[in-house]
Amino acid sequence: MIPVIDIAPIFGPASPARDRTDAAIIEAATVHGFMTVTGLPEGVPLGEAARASMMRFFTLDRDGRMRLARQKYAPGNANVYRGYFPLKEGDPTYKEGIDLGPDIADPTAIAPDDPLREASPLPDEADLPGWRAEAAAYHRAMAGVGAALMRAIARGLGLDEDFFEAPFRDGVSTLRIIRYPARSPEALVALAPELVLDGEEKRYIVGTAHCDSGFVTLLNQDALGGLHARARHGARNGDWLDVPAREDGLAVNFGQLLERWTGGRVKATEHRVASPNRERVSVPFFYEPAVDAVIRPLPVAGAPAFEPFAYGDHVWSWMSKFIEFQGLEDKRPPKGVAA
Ligand SMILES: O=C(O)CCC(=O)C(=O)O
Ligand SMILES: [Fe+2]
Repeated sequence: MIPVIDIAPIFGPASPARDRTDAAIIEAATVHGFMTVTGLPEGVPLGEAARASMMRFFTLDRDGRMRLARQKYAPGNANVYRGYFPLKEGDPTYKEGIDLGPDIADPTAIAPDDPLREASPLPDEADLPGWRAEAAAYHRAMAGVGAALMRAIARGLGLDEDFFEAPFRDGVSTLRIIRYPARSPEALVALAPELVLDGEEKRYIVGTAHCDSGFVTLLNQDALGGLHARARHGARNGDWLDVPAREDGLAVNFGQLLERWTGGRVKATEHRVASPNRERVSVPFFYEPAVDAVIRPLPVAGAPAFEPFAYGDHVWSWMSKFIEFQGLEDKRPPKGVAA
């Protein structure tokens, strides 16, 4: 079972309840690799209302979306990392979406010399009135939840709670807005996507198994559910576990960066998406440090040694494994770590 943790205490001062919550988060990170969190502060956008607001993006017509597409899909566009990615017919992962960086909430986050810090292309205000402000507010709210989790993880690992503060200053967190449309009956036959049974219901794999690259991912999942996490312990080790949808919370998984940073103590968990052949939407937020944050072994007893690396180099090389980013490898040479 994926643990459900009421994290309200981590938004408050030190207390026994906060200590217990920190411990529960670390247990989720090290044992289960996944958790659902509830108890978010008033004002954090959640559930259907938050999804509906972000999904207004898909009311743009195809031209409107393609104007925001990454250069890979629209060669005249300057953006290579942020922006829209269209559906890819014939691919097992059947989704379209847009990636938005921290500049939507803070325009000073842009840096012209690094594609990881390029400007996020945004729809014209007249085409989607109020949407930019809603997306900025969503990015800010999730960054706040990510920061609270980051401090809880630091405490739970036996570090100073401010330990990750500096690397996350100028973080490049990504808000992704995803839509998995239903496939046509012909496409279902032609592609024969992997089928799983959820009770009586047939579901197709529309998002293939992967781990996320960042620190933690905060996900507003469609009420249809369908997120599966690979169990890593117990009688069901290796099986796919359902991550039930919660309108009052967020699904949280731990990413490859946190796995590397903790020398493998925290494990990035594999997950996939199974959907009935109906439209499914999802809004993940990838909480990420600064591009030039240097990741070194943690100052805790028994932390395994590894070669320090810069987050930007990590994410760029990891990213090229994902279908929506392939072909970009040479757009950003590794920058390395100053001696
Ligand atoms: O659609 C979902 O619920 C999961 C999406 C996901 O895993 C991702 O974008 O990394
Ligand atoms: Fe993911």
